[in-house]
Amino acid sequence: MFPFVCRGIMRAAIHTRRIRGTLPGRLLSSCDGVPAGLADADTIFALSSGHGRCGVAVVRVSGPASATALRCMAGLTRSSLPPPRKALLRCITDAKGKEVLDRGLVLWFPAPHSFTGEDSVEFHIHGGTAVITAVLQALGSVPGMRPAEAGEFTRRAFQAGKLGLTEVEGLGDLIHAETEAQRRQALRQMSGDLGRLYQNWSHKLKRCLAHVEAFIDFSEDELIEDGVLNQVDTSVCHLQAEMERHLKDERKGERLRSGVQVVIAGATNAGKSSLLNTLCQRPAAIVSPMAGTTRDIVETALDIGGFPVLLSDTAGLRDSPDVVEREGVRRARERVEQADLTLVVVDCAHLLTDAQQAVDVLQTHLMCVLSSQEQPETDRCLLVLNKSDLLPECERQKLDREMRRVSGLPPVCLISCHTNDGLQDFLTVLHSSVKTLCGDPLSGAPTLTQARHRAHLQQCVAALAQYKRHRDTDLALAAEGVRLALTSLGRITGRVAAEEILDIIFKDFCIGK
Ligand SMILES: Nc1nc2c(ncn2[C@@H]2O[C@H](COP(=O)(O)OP(=O)(O)OP(=O)(O)O)[C@@H](O)[C@H]2O)c(=O)[nH]1
Ligand SMILES: [K+]
Ligand SMILES: [Mg+2]
Repeated sequence: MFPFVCRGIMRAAIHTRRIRGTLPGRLLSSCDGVPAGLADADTIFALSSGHGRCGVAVVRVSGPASATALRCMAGLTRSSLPPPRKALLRCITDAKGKEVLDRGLVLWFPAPHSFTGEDSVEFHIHGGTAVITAVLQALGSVPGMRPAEAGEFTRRAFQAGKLGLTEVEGLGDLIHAETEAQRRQALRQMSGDLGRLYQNWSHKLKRCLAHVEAFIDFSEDELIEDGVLNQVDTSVCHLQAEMERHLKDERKGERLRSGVQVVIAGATNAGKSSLLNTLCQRPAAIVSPMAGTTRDIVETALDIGGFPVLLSDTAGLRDSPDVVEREGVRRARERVEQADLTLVVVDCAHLLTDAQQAVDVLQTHLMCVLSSQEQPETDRCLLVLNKSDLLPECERQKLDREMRRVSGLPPVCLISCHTNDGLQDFLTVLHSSVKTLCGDPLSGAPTLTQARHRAHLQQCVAALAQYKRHRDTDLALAAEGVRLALTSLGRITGRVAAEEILDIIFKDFCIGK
């Protein structure tokens, strides 16, 4: 319920203000509007399927000349346009209808029921280079047609209001998704979950703003109920708390989107490069008995149970007179500093003492590696005891037993990169750590997935603090805080169009999308 004295007065108030062009005008221009930019008069076309030879290629057309192109190239008269969204097998010709280029499917999507909201056509043709080139050339010869730029189809869909900006980003992420969990997160964002969350906050903020504005204008005439501002206070407090909770996500969504940074570190010759090679199942890094073999960072991308991991092998940590090796060690420490998860590799031959001494040795290794971090995070690392094959069986079992019992250490895994002994258990532990770092993309509230979202949301929270700061001293400034908060939210969903943001987002798409 809008807590005004009389609904009639409220309507009158909004009406007079509309004429004065203040409240609703401001709201509409900054937060409510359809995304800026009108549909382009050009008709665009592009190969939308992947490049290179393939079974079927899809060429997409969007814009006012789509029907003309379809008629010319599929031998159709005006009355015989195919039924909407139904595939029709046709001979596909050049634009003059003289030479047959291929035989394939054509689909007609009349506006507004298409991806872009414009008249659109798809040609499903054979995926040979010559066929594709000929069809694209024929389309280029139809008046009013030009090749699409990267992301232009999606940009048109956005401009037609078919997708919000977070959905557009979700679509981009879906195209780039390499693992199962990334696909799930992207699909959820594309379906609008995240956008709806922000829209919902926007609606609540708009109500707050309307109330504050009305209070500023009409409270002196005693047309507004007492308590209107108190309600705004409560809403702002709730929203701020909700946003802060949403921001306190330990970057899980962003991490899942870009990959978990897992760094292998430890003393020289512990078998770090061997571990990298074992995990990626190819000789990516040089392995040798010479201490100080690795200097450069060796990176490889892995799919660990559906989660994306960027695994880095680093130089063994030791003091060295060699300048090149010292640079390698510096880089290794830098990587550990940035790591989401560190695998501290230790040669288990160093642990052949009693259990307490083994724990002490492990603590030393751990501290040596994690000293690179500003605040050493033992919960962000795993201890990997390598070369278990070199231990006599009874020693191996004893060490394994002892390590399962010790407390105060990160999870310990005993493995052999030579025999792969213990590898499955290690992978299970690694998977569980990576999963914790990324969270479950489908459960709970949707998570933000980009630094861009975070930055705008932080601005939004700061703007709400401005409301609180000025609430009792200067209501106009307080209202400005709510308005700024709305603008920041609008930047995330694309309701407030900032061309430079749009350019960056759409350039991430490929041509044809
Ligand atoms: N027996 C045995 N030897 C191993 C195992 N893993 C690695 N090695 C050997 O240990 C030596 C060092 O291995 P690397 O993988 O090069 O060790 P690293 O930690 O990358 O060494 P640096 O790059 O020099 O710091 C090589 O001779 C490997 O063959 C293992 O599980 N068992
Ligand atoms: K080595
Ligand atoms: Mg190495």
